[in-house]
Amino acid sequence: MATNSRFQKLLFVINPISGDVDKSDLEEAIGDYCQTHQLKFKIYNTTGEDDLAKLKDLLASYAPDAIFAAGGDGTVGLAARVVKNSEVPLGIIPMGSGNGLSKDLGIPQTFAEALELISQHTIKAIDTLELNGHACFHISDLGFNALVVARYSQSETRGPQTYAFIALQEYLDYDCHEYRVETDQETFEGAAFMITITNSNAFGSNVKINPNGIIDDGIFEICLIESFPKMAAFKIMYNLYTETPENSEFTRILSCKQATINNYTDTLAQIDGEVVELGKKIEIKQLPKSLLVVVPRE
Ligand SMILES: Nc1ncnc2c1ncn2[C@@H]1O[C@H](COP(=O)(O)OP(=O)(O)OP(=O)(O)O)[C@@H](O)[C@H]1O
Repeated sequence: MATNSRFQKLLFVINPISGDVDKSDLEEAIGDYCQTHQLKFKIYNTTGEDDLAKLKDLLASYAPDAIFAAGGDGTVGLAARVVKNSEVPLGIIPMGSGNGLSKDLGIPQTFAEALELISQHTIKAIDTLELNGHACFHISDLGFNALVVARYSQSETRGPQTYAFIALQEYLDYDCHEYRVETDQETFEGAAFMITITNSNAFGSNVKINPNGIIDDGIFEICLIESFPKMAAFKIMYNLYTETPENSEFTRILSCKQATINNYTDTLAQIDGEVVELGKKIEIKQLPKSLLVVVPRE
């Protein structure tokens, strides 16, 4: 289902540190846009402390027609948690290092074009996930990538080069962990390099881990990269970049509506770029059409 609507009152959530992107002109540009289009607006700058509770209060007291998040996937996830299961749609102004959800939703990656969605858009209801009660709006994973994200989040530098450098360092002596994945359709048990849980298609890096995923079909995917010989890494990466993960003998995609993952030796996970300890048993629940998003008209 998709609908159109005209916004009159907006709340912008800006993350001043996301993606190492200079945002000094952002507030002025938003002000100019809203003045030109005769829109009321408020800006909330995130601090990294207690933002969720403060934004929930603002949603109730200011009652915007939509919230636009200017930041990376973490900021988008924050704003999404504020409006999930409500009638208020979420817009995205991509300003992080990866911007994965915005890319999967077809949102323009330039500031000016993304802002234009305020006037020209469609509103779409998408499915979201919960992992042991933690909301996930784009991609979560266990195993190798979660470890890299954990190290990246502690790094003093940011950006794709830092991420790639950490990934290479960790890859050289990474040992796969053992998992049991039970879905409403099938079971996998064994060692995996990483397990990705998503409704969407691609990481912010454009690696298409789940090329056939549909974000509003009531089904999500568990993408397994099983334990593989180190020499197979380039072939797996090639298959992921060329949207043919099914051509690798080490990758497998389980489509389902519900799943439980027993995580025997590894408790680290990343959810939309944030590092979370989920424990040894992870219950994954899908919430169909639980988030309204502002997307380009087809
Ligand atoms: N004012 C602030 N100072 C320091 N940290 C902040 C501030 N505001 C938000 N944060 C932190 O920023 C993180 C979210 O960043 P976000 O994911 O939006 O950007 P990114 O990591 O650069 O981009 P991407 O997720 O696309 O790689 C959260 O961990 C949050 O706590």
